[in-house]
Amino acid sequence: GVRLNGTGTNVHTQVREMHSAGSLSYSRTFKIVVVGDSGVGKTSLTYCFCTGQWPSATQTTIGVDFRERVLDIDGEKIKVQLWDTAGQERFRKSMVQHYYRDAHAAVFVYDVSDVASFRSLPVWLEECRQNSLGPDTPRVLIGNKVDLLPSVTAASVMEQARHLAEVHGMPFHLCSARGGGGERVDAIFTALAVQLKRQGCGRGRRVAGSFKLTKAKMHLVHYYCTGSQT
Ligand SMILES: Nc1nc2c(ncn2[C@@H]2O[C@H](COP(=O)(O)OP(=O)(O)OP(=O)(O)O)[C@@H](O)[C@H]2O)c(=O)[nH]1
Repeated sequence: GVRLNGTGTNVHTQVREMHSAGSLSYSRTFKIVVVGDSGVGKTSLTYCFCTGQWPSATQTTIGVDFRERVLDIDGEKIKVQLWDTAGQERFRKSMVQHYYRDAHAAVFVYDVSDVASFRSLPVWLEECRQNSLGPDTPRVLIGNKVDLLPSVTAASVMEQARHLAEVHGMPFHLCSARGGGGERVDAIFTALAVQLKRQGCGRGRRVAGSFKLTKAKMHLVHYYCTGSQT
């Protein structure tokens, strides 16, 4: 097990990895949406957290994709479901409400080497707010691709990112979904799950996880979003 010192308090939470997640029962599901511009690394980060590996190659997300992992937090099995949403407008369209429905938390991602992806954050924050994921919802800001540092631009943007996170009352983390950054990525999402558990999220109402993306459904989603068959 991993001893995780949650949010800087002295509460020690026991987090254990559950193997063969598919056959295990779990008591609740946390739905976390991951948003940000196209190419910032949302797919890479969610893949990294859920599989413990780096994706060798990623493709632009069409519509929505989700990955999950079961964690044992203080003896309770919890399914952490990461909804990786398309950063490109043309692949989002009418899917938007589905991403956000019944979500417990939002993770905002920008690319530290791409100022434009940072400048887009207010738009993502606003989209979340309009879909009921406002200041009361646990939110996290991630500056991804720190392996591309150092760069002067990145440093000044980092200050602004810290400020933005503070204004919106969310933790700010730097990480990389490329080689060697796995523990950090793991810790960021695990800490968020621990926070959600502490807040008693996911009790009662079931997450609309019936929105299972089977392969057939993915084709349908692709068709809805692009108008073309895969
Ligand atoms: N150097 C570096 N490259 C990264 C990192 N994370 C992702 N990438 C690369 O950035 C590109 C885009 O990554 P994705 O994970 O597909 O980005 P995305 O945010 O899911 O993009 P959309 O699906 O279009 O919204 C890929 O070539 C990744 O290999 C990182 O931490 N460092």
